Amino acid sequence: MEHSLIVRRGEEIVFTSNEHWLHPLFELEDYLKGKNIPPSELFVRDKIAGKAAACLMVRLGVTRCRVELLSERAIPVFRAHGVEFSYGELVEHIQCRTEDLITDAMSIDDAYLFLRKRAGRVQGLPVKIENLTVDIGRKSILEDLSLELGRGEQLVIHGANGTGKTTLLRTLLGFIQPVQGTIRIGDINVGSNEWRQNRSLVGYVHQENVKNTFPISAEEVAAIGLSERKLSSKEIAYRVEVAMRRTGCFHLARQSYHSLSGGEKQRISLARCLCQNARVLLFDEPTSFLDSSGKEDLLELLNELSSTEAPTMILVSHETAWLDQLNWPRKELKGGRLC
Ligand SMILES: Nc1ncnc2c1ncn2[C@@H]1O[C@H](COP(=O)(O)OP(=O)(O)OP(=O)(O)O)[C@@H](O)[C@H]1O
Repeated sequence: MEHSLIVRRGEEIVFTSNEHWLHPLFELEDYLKGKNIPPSELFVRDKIAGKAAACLMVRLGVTRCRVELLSERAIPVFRAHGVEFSYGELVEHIQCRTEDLITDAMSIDDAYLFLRKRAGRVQGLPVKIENLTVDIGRKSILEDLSLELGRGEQLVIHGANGTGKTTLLRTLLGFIQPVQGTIRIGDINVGSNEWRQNRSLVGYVHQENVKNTFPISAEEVAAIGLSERKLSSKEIAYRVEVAMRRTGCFHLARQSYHSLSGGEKQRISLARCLCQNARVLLFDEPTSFLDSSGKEDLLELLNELSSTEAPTMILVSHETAWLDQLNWPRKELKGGRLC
């Protein structure tokens, strides 16, 4: 078999790939997008497949396949989802760490999202903070703080008032210069020249307390992150509308931004981050002005974002009951460090 993946529809070869690991299956997913081909009409020949590849094939809707080197761990996945399969050689385990990381507790959708993150096929960028120390005036706020988040991971940071949560977010945005330590977003060092040219990679949904009377409409605020890009006015209008509809504030588009309530401004702030396609999203008390239905909408949107574009997200909040529903991993900021 000369290709790593060959896909037939009847007698016709419709797709081939020479990539390795799970990439051929992700390429197949891209190929099928926008094409009107029912995956059940496809016959997939894969060189090597383990549990991870089996989960991906199921997610793609593949119903028939042949695998030259098949891991025994793939078989229960195929059987549970009615995939007809044959193989050349069966082995107990293939040399792929990913296979060990797909647990039985994961649904196919969970496994799919996990594999997309591992393959770098999500919007989120990794965030790496090393030995960060930040002083404000003479006061030490963050001390030797380190944190690592993978692509598309989420984290809630909580802690008592004044422990430095906002300071940490503002340092991540490059607004505060640390005394010591580094922050990397993807391959870029925060504070570098390259960073200055790519600021829109990070979106900030902040506590809305700006008292400003500069005349500006809600839709103009939502479009702020697009100003440095060479986009047509049609493209800008489209992106703004999609983002404002997603955050439930499109009906406010033409209103003066400063006439809006705190909760409405928070929705617009989030729309601004979605418009700019931020790959890391920072939320500072995003529910502080939202009523109960606003909080529910935000929860739904964050869950949707986690399972679709999957930006990397860090959220600061005190809202315990709401955070319980959000169910993201948590760390406490205490004594200048995360624990
Ligand atoms: N511009 C500033 N000038 C002086 N002190 C500041 C400034 N900004 C923040 N601080 C101080 O730094 C400390 C950390 O503030 P920060 O706003 O980061 O805390 P926080 O954990 O976000 O608090 P909260 O939960 O109340 O929002 C506080 O003691 C605060 O008073």
